[in-house]
Amino acid sequence: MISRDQMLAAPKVLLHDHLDGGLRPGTIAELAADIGHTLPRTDPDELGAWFVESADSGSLERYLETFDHTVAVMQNSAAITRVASECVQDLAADGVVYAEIRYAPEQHLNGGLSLDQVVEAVREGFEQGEVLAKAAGHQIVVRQLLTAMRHQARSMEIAELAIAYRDAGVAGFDIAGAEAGFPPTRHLDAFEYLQRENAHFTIHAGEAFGLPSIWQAIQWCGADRLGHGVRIVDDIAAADSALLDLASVDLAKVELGRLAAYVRDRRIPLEMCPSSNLQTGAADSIAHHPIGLLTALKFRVTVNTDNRLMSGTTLSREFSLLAEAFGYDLADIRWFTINAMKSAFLPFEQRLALINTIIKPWYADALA
Ligand SMILES: O=c1[nH]cnc2c1ncn2[C@@H]1O[C@H](CO)[C@@H](O)[C@H]1O
Ligand SMILES: [Zn+2]
Repeated sequence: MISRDQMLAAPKVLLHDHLDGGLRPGTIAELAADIGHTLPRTDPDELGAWFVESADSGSLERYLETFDHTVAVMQNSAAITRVASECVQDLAADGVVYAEIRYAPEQHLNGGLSLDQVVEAVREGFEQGEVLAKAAGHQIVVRQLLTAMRHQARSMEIAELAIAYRDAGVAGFDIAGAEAGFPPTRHLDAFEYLQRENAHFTIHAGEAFGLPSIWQAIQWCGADRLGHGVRIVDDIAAADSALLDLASVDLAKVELGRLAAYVRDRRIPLEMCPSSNLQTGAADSIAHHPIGLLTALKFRVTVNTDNRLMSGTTLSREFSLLAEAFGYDLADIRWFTINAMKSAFLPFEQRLALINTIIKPWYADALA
């Protein structure tokens, strides 16, 4: 059993977390009051509960509607910088030592900001947050991922923005939003441009839609990682029974289809977000979440929060839920953490430094 304190202290790495899905409820209430935005609840506790309940809808489309309120209060530089700074401080307090935080710059232009100003505001907030976290005794490194909304048509522009800021805090690119009806190939020109620029990107795929979306993301678009990717289990024979009772499955006899085998062979990182998947209906319980089977089969699995506000969660909590459901111990948490650090869009020597100077020494100590 991992104690609560140990889970919190354990160095963790977060690759999939939305900036506009992680605001503090109290901050939303204050920022909304500043600009006269009407919220469904004004008391911060009630507001926090409202987000979790409303996101608990069983459909990705309805889950995404809750972002209207967070995005609405992030339309000026000061608000964006505050949210970004608090995000870093909250993650650092949860023991996260490296994080890639994503958001869609195109959704923050209603107050007259330019795309560049949005990225700059986030950058300032992240830098501020890193300094404040350090003063509170926590070391954390944070990078931005710029997301393009898959139902919109600005992906090329956002990809260019990611390249313009590649040496100024932006580590990569992503597409997000409703998946059904908006295949990643709609944005092929952006992905081809990024590949020509030797840049990194991930794609939300295999969350609300199945294998074709994952296949396109990898084989047409060239994604480095998969956002969620849970539906890869649809290409694994015996997955149904394995999800119901993992312990009774002979893993050596589980058969992978061509796509699942490719994903595992190529060590393509899966950014799994267990609690988020329960809310959107991509999985029906933590115990039946495909992460158990995929981990047992040694896919390159990472554990993430997706939207801490909408799921009322933290990375420590996600790990605790998994530890409870699958019996994971600290050595397993180390495995997930090193998987995530290896899969980060940070230059190789910086990834190695974090693994060798922070992650490995802490776990070696704790497991000794
Ligand atoms: O799990 C998810 N799947 C797809 N899109 C998402 C998810 N979580 C958040 N967003 C979308 O990404 C935008 C930028 O951060 C958010 O505004 C939300 O619309
Ligand atoms: Zn996401």
